[in-house]
Amino acid sequence: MKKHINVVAAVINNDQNEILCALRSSVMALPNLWEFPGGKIEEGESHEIALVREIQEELGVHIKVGDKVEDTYYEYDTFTIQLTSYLARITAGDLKATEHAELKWVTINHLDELNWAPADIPAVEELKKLFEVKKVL
Ligand SMILES: Nc1nc2c([nH]c(=O)n2[C@H]2C[C@H](O)[C@@H](COP(=O)(O)OP(=O)(O)OP(=O)(O)O)O2)c(=O)[nH]1
Repeated sequence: MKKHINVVAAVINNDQNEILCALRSSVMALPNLWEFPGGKIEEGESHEIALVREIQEELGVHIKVGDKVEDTYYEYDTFTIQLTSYLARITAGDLKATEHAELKWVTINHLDELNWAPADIPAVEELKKLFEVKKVL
């Protein structure tokens, strides 16, 4: 049976209506694909605690976690994933890519141009809908 992982991801947005997108490096699993930064939930952690911890580790900033964007199950060749994404805002610190190859602020209408990890596609689609309905991002 394939290994299953539970992952949380942050859709970090800013005052310029942009979303922070992160490029997985060539040495990471799913290399050279774009994702929303985050990582695996550890034993006993809530989604919020896990996400705050992962973003601090990966990007060196503190975030405030907001509404859920999407909850997606996806089967990769070698593992399965439950990926839950949340809106988030940076509340402290300076962004630094400690693990990713690149970080980029992207407006909603340009999200489609990135080569996303397959499990992230439903979140990207949901964001486009959210943006049209609420005009919040
Ligand atoms: N962080 C993140 N991972 C994603 C996304 N979409 C997606 O398929 N994944 C996959 C890639 C990885 O196989 C897995 C997350 O692993 P990771 O390596 O980022 O998490 P981690 O920091 O907890 O890992 P570890 O090196 O500590 O074991 O989920 C996404 O949007 N964000």
